Amino acid sequence: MDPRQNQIEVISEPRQSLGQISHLALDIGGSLIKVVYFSVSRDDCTDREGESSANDTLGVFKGDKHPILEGRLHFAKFETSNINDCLEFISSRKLHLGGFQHHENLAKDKNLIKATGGGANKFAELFKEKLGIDLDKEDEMDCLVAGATFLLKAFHHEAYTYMDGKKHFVQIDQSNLYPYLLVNIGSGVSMIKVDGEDKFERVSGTNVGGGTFWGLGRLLTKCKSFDELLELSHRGNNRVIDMLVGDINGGMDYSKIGLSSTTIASSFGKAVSNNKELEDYKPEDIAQSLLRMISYNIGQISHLNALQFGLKRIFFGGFFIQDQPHTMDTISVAVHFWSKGEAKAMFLRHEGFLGAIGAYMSYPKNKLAHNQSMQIPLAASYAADPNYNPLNADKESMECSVYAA
Ligand SMILES: Nc1ncnc2c1ncn2[C@@H]1O[C@H](COP(=O)(O)OP(=O)(O)O)[C@@H](O)[C@H]1O
Ligand SMILES: CC(C)(COP(=O)(O)O)[C@@H](O)C(=O)NCCC(=O)O
Repeated sequence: MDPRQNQIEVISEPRQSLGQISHLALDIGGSLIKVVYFSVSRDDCTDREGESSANDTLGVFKGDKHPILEGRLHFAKFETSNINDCLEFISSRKLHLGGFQHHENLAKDKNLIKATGGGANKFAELFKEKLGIDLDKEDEMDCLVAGATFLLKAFHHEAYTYMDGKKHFVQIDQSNLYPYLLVNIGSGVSMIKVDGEDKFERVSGTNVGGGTFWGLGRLLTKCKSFDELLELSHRGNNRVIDMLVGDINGGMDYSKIGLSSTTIASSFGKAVSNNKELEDYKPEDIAQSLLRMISYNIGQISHLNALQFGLKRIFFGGFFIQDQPHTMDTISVAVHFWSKGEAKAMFLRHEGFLGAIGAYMSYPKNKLAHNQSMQIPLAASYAADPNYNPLNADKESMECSVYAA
């Protein structure tokens, strides 16, 4: 059976046959399992005899710009409720064995895979039983911050603002990255004040997050999948259900307190006033109203936290965002409105993979890859293809070179 048949979405279908795999890492969340792995397309360490050996990693190449390895970082996700699809994906591609058919060292090596998210505890036994691997648990907040910091430092086109339907990529000055607020919108929401590489604090959170949108949305619209709910929300008109300032104010703005007539005064507010039942509303209108309600609320709480800690930049991650125009638009409007234009909402291209990338980055420096023939110095820096154009590129995988630190 094709292992991909049952997979809800593999956004990392390799464009070329997989080379040697190094370091698989997982983020097993309340809703989704995120998988990250690196496949090598060129391994200069082994090409350059005399210059490197299996135990020689950092500082091997004299030139500043010469990559040690070239390859691709791959990304895939699965619904946590379909964890068997994820196990099958890993097993069929031998990702836990470095992509090889036979793994001579399996017997003598403890096969440790870095994993984060609550599921790294919950499903540890299952991974052991089905794949013979031990999950080496990393703290979720550590991984989120490490993942975001890595992406913001390694890739020039990772962060963008979203306004009036347009993405504007933001060049992040590495020497001026901190402080920032990281808001991860997964099933629930975590807000983390990041002051430096290893200096951060989870300052707030809210239980009204992505799981709330999906859970309430499923009950209210009867839709069968998250993508269907999102698709519905695109076609909807929230004004049918939301009570706008203009509805209350005879069509006029409430200028004295800065509210336009089109501002939502009360999410779902019209549903109490016109004797309609649930079935009288279109599912698409409900979906859009719900999406705007939750996105706005998160944007507002994020702003309040940024304000409290004097932070001007807020980066949003987590799979709730999933590149969705209404979601990003609503969050951006909330942050812009409440901060009077002082703070900026920014989104990350690999928004849902922060934790998994952080787990990937947590393999110890110079640790041997599973096939024992290759090392990646994780203190090294990764860099994207210089020709990489974020507007053309997909999020399935990305060219990645590894340089000596
Ligand atoms: N295919 C999907 N199935 C379920 N939820 C999805 C899906 N795609 C996006 N989501 C949204 O992403 C959220 C989960 O985001 P994620 O960052 O993966 O968090 P977690 O780590 O809690 O699983 C869900 O609550 C939902 O809003
Ligand atoms: C418990 C969690 C860190 C788990 O992360 P998740 O799987 O939602 O990505 C997150 O759901 C959360 O921060 N919830 C909000 C809890 C609160 O602060 O009220």
